[in-house]
Amino acid sequence: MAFGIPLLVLCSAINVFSGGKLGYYLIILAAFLAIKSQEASKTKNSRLDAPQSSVNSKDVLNSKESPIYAVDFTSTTFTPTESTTIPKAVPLRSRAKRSPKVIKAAKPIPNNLAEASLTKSSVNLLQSQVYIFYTTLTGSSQRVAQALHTKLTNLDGLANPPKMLSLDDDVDDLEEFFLKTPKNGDTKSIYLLVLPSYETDSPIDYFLEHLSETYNDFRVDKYPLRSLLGFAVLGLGDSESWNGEKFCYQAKLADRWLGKLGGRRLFPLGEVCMKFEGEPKAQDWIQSFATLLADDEPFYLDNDDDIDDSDREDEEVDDADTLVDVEDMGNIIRKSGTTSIGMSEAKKMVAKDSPTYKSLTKQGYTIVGSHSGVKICRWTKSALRGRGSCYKFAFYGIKSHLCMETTPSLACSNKCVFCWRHGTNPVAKLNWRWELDPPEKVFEGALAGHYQKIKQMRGVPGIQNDRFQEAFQVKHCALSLVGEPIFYPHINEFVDLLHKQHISSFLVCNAQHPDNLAKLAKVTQLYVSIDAPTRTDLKKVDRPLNSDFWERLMACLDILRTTQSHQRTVFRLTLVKGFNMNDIASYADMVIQAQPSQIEVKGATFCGSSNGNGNPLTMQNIPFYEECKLFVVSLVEELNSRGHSYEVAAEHAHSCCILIAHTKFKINGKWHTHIDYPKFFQLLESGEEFNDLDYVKETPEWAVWGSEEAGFNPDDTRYDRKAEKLRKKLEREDLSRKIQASK
Ligand SMILES: Cc1cc2nc3c(=O)[nH]c(=O)nc-3n(C[C@H](O)[C@H](O)[C@H](O)COP(=O)(O)O)c2cc1C
Ligand code: SF4
Repeated sequence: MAFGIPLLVLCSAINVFSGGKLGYYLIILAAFLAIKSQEASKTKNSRLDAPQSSVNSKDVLNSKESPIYAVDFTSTTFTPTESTTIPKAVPLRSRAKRSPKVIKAAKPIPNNLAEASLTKSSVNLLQSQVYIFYTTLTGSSQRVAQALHTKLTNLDGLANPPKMLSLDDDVDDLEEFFLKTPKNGDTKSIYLLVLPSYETDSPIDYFLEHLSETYNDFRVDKYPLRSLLGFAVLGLGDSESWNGEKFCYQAKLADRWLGKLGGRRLFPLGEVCMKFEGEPKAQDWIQSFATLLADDEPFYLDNDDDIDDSDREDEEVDDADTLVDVEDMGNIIRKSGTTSIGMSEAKKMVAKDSPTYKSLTKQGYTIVGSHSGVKICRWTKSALRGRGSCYKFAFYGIKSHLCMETTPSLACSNKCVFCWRHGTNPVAKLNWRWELDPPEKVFEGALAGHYQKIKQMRGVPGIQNDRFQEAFQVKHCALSLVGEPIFYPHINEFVDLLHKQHISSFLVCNAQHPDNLAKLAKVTQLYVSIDAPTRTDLKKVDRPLNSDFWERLMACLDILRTTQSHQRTVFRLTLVKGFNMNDIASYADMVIQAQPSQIEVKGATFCGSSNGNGNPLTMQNIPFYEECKLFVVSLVEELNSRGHSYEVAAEHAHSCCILIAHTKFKINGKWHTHIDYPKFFQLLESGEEFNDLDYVKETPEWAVWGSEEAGFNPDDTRYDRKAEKLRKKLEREDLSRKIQASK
């Protein structure tokens, strides 16, 4: 066995000189032998070091003077001492052969301890930096986290004020805390987590998924949390409705994952039923934890309760057989006698009884199946009353009362600052992890939901009967509501169902899923949201979940220029003052990289206050139309100066929206940004290849940039809400005066 390392050196030499695969394979073999040899000698040494008559834990605990072992509590290695016996590893069988697992880190805690022992911390917990993380849907975890924060802030002797962070809004990248750990000089960190449990899909699923992914990712350190001083979890739940294993099950999972990732449990998991015990019980846990922080009692370590046996088997069985993945977690947890709710159970993305469902339906969304949504936008209502369509009518000829706005995936991989759904929106980085509805169900459900909402409009004053009748034959579908449509695994089949009914498809994606984008079939218009021109700004605006978000965006731009160049492609820019309006040159770089057919520039709209929904925007961040105009003119100048032919083509001042188009859409001096929809379906059904110029139509004069109407269709009636309100107020006052006079 001892020849592993010399053989490694020899093989490296063979590889360098031969340049062939032989040396490569030999290196792997030699490395394997070298590791085995080291492990064998380590085990042998520890057996030799262990004293012949070892004291068992009962003796230790029963004896008057506890033999307390001075163990550096922050050390990442452990040398067995007199109380230690080495257990025989019991190999676990995993379900299937897996790819080899690479372990980079030393084991952080004494996994080879069979019996309990006492260890003395050589670190003062009061010198640490405490982080209190929480996530909440209905506010109780935030309240409890706040109480914990207040308690620790007022704790005598705590060297650093504790920091309280929402996992949803304050932690943009979970890796910053749960793969790396904060660097505060010599100060070590303590993580406290206040977590509710939700049987339905919630952001906690995403957090737990991150922990399990980190643990199972062979490319990264397996025990990243060993650099913490420790952690503790306080779970909130409802033991009446979710009793037994389900009670606080996600806090239990978090507690276990943090331990598996190398964290040291400082305090037992708290489980509080908010229905019966409520905040006083949470206060008890907080009080006890605060007492512990100030207490230098030794720590009792009993490794029997650690479920992480997968590490031990590495030493005994074939590497390829040992990787325990998320699906196996459920079994392991079952074996360990705690909760049986594994993470593999596919949940509904938006279950009927979930807060997300309530929040979405309250906002007027109809939830279709378990992951899709449909909503009538205000422009559809406006068009039904003859008061004008949205900017898509001005730019592309879409009549708003014939348009259905829907999404087959309410989840997405960003937490954009201008999205109102923070805290409740389902999120996922890459994989679809929910129950999946078939495309037919989504399609029929979306149409049914849309028509139901249209029908409900029948009594609204001002509805024009002809438009009302027409509205029951949807002609366009905007796949842009919220969430990320290309995340839905059956998006192509869904789009096909639309096209079969001659419903045009306007699909907006967030440029975070290049693989899905590359596979997307023909759509009528393909949008990519460009929310910022640089890596730093994009991180600020979109708060993406993927750490390689910028590379993903760049890959999407390349795909637009290459694989998807047959599509009619559009950049969608949402301008947010103070976030993304400055760097015109970088926007130009992106346009040049992707070469989109057109660029839609829209001023952000204000969607709620900054305090309630995690949305940091205020009215100060909403640009005026004049500022948007200035932006597009500068962008066009920049592109032209670099030899790229784009011009400002159309505008819809009413919704602060402007269209820049490639000059190929200016045919014989006339803009052709509108779409010939019958032609699109004719070409699609012909099976021939076609591109963005093959189904264009002339843009009406009233929509062209600089026209007097500034994009407002002269056939519609302008409706000035403020003027109308004032008129009604004056009418009321007049009536009241008349009544007074007649008395
Ligand atoms: C839809 C829904 C599902 C829930 N599922 C569970 C569950 O599986 N286990 C549990 O112990 N509590 C469950 N609860 C109770 C919540 O965890 C509990 O009310 C908690 O205090 C909510 O915390 P928050 O206000 O911070 O969101 C559920 C509550 C709701 C509304
Ligand atoms: S991409 Fe859309 S749905 Fe997703 S967070 Fe951003 S704005 Fe919201």
